[in-house]
Amino acid sequence: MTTEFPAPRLSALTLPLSEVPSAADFARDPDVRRLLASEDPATWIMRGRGLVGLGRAASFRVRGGTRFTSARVWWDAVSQDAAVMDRVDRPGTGLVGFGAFAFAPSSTVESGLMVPELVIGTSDDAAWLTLISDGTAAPTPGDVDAAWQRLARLAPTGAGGAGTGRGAAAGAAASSYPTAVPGALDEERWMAAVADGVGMIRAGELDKLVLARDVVVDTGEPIDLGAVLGRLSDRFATCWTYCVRLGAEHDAPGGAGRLLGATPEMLVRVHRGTASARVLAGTLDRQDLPEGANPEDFAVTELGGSEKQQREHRFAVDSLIAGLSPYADEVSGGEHPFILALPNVWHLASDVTARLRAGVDGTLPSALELAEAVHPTAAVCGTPTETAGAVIEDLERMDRGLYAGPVGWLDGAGNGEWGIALRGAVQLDGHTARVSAGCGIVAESDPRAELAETWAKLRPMLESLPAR
Ligand SMILES: C=C(O[C@H]1C=CC=C(C(=O)O)[C@@H]1O)C(=O)O
Repeated sequence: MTTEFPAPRLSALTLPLSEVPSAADFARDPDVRRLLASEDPATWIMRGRGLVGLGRAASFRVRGGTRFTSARVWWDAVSQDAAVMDRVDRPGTGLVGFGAFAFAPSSTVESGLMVPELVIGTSDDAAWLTLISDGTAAPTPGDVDAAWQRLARLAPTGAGGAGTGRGAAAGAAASSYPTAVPGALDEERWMAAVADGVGMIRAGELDKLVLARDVVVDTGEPIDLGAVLGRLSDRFATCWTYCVRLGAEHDAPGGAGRLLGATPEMLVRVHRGTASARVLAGTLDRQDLPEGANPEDFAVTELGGSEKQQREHRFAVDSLIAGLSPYADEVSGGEHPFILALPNVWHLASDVTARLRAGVDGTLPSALELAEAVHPTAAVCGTPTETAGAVIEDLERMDRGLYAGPVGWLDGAGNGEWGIALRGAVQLDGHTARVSAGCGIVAESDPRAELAETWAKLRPMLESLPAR
């Protein structure tokens, strides 16, 4: 089912930031985290670089098994019809959309794309503004300036808060976190589901399964989105802080709500014909570090040295490579996982790169096409994929919605970055959020240890929400 169709006619103008007079203050410190106090931002941020979208020029929402294809058809039509003047010309300039896709084809939750009115982009060596308007009248530099003045709310530099000037509350994790009420399954029933999954794996029905659970948090006060995103992006510097709202402000259930979080896992990125991914599977909770032990040594021994964790990781890498290979001349990486240290956990990680091959029509696959091709990897589903998907539906007893689906951005040239929506939440209303986390299950998995691991993965989001 599709809403908000057909594709609108859009016009876009991208200018270097230096050419927008009213953005001069931002240009002195072009850290996109300073924009998080703006109303309803769409974000894709790592270390203060990335994309922030403000306002809304167009959106597309869809449900079901054809959600990716429908979104691609819509996006192709929008980008082909758009009148684009791009003075910067790099991934993330010109026409840009943000999007999120439900984990499962059976989900009743909407997937889709949204096109902001103003996109602010920064990379290590460039900064730009793109104004996107509905209609054929080409935006002028004066329109970009006016849109910045209307939409951007800039936190001052040097007012505290991890150097990004959003005030002390933004930088620090909340000292305590709000009460989390079990969602679909309480802890005992979820552990029983894990035990069932282990039984099926031991019986040879499948090799690996990722089982997730959800908790619902009522913060008791309005969620300050800018502060939450600020905490996430400051604390999880090596993760991508994402935020996207596809539908109306608070339209759950059935609507998508607002999806936000900080994911360490890159499903697939395409920049100018090269695809890359960061595959994660295998986890160690930092709270398990014995007193006096060296953290790096502990991670290397417990994670790197564990046959169980390595195998769990290998399934995820293999599934990514299998999904990517038909689109690539060459795929490299993934032979020697490394340890990724995050503030809450260590992960086994593999970076994979692919040189993309043109299809029969002579064009390279787009980031969204590849996201569809590789989703769901065994980092969030299992092996074999279809069996695991069916077992997940059976055992989890919940609709994952946007959790563990692709989230990210795309441009009109086929570039884009799609992370996996992990370590995040769906904001259900002004003060309530649904937070989900899951674990890879193999034959040796212990339900109680897996439950503890879900808490380690829930913590980043819970600690970033205001406590009652
Ligand atoms: C499914 C999640 O994590 C995945 C990513 C990294 C490590 C994982 C693990 O060790 O089980 C999971 O595969 C989650 O955070 O909800």
